[in-house]
Amino acid sequence: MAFFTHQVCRGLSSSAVRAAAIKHVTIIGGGQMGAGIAQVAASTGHTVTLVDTSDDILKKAVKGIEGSLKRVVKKKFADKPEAGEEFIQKVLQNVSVSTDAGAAAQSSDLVLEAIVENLKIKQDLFGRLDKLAPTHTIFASNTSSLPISDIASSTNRLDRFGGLHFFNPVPMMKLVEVIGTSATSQETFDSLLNFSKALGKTPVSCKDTPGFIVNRLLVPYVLEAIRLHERGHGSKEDIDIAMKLGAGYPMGPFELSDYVGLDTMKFIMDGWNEKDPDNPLFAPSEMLNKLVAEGKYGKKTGEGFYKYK
Ligand SMILES: CCCCCCCCCCCCCC(=O)CC(=O)SCCNC(=O)CCNC(=O)[C@H](O)C(C)(C)COP(=O)(O)OP(=O)(O)OC[C@H]1O[C@@H](n2cnc3c(N)ncnc32)[C@H](O)[C@@H]1OP(=O)(O)O
Ligand SMILES: NC(=O)C1=CN([C@@H]2O[C@H](COP(=O)(O)OP(=O)(O)OC[C@H]3O[C@@H](n4cnc5c(N)ncnc54)[C@H](O)[C@@H]3O)[C@@H](O)[C@H]2O)C=CC1
Repeated sequence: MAFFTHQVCRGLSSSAVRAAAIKHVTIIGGGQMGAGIAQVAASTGHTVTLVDTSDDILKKAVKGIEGSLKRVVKKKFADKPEAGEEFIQKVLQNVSVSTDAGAAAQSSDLVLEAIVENLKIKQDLFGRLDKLAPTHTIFASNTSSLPISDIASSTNRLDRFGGLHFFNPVPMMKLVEVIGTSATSQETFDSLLNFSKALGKTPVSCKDTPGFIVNRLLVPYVLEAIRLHERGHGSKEDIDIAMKLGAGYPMGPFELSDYVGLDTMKFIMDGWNEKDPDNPLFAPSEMLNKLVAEGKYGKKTGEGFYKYK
């Protein structure tokens, strides 16, 4: 069980104020997480370049940011709709889009990826950008489940590489897990902590251990729910109601799975199964595999465990 060795979290540093400030951010991946992070960074005065593989995806991402900003503004500027509209325009001006990650990285203090949960693809991306980004640029990953040190290994900037793990939906969730590997410098770690605070989030400090803090606890919980349902011991509806009304969670495990995305869930589960093949919790789930094979990824495709159309 070396994969799940217990380690202690790194403490918040008193030297945090000396770390270099992050002003311009390149975010790679304009899906639910990347778009959410771009929104929050732009809303807090950072300039952001959002990168994805096509103009259509980027158009959809910006539309999503605008929609989410409208929800934020409705509350924040309830009595001043004109000021709200002004705020939205100002935030959108802070966001530019590009399909050229290399060009975007050249003027960035931070390159943060939120692309597909696949180690090889993340390594390829950072390996390429390492040759193009300025020396001072910090690289970070929003991975849910992959070791940060494995992703960083494709670069020559191990001291300027860390994890910044946001939560979905990013505009609403207050937490950011800041992950330092054994090679991450204190200065880099402090910059990432300060950046999280500048976004208005509450950072917690984590070691590079499987699932960091939240997913180390959340993944077994969600998987147990799926196993319980697969054994025929509860309908997904009853399990969701039970966890909402009995444990006070805002969403039940099946609703949460659909919200996160079943494709991402499958990447996580397959990756952990590969690393810990004797653990029955991570054995393939027929139900999950079937839904993903049918393109039913959850809320983002209109169907997963539940239908959303
Ligand atoms: C199947 C096999 C599985 C294998 C692996 C297992 C994996 C296990 C899981 C881990 C996967 C990896 C994920 C990860 O790395 C980390 C995560 O992010 S985990 C997910 C964490 N998130 C949650 O737990 C979300 C829980 N839900 C909520 O907090 C609420 O339900 C939510 C805020 C989403 C919505 O609130 P709700 O009251 O239900 O609905 P409303 O629509 O009324 O919204 C309330 C309020 O919030 C505003 N709002 C909501 N979303 C947004 C948005 N995107 N932008 C702006 N504003 C938003 C909305 O406008 C409402 O405002 P009011 O003023 O109150 O009207
Ligand atoms: N969905 C969730 O609740 C959470 C996900 N994460 C992590 O964030 C990352 C992204 O997840 P989501 O936003 O949910 O995925 P998503 O599927 O919504 O978005 C991923 C985006 O990345 C783009 N992309 C893929 N490869 C790319 C490349 N090489 N270059 C540029 N863009 C590329 C895709 O076109 C897509 O728009 C994953 O690592 C995931 O584990 C972290 C926290 C929560």
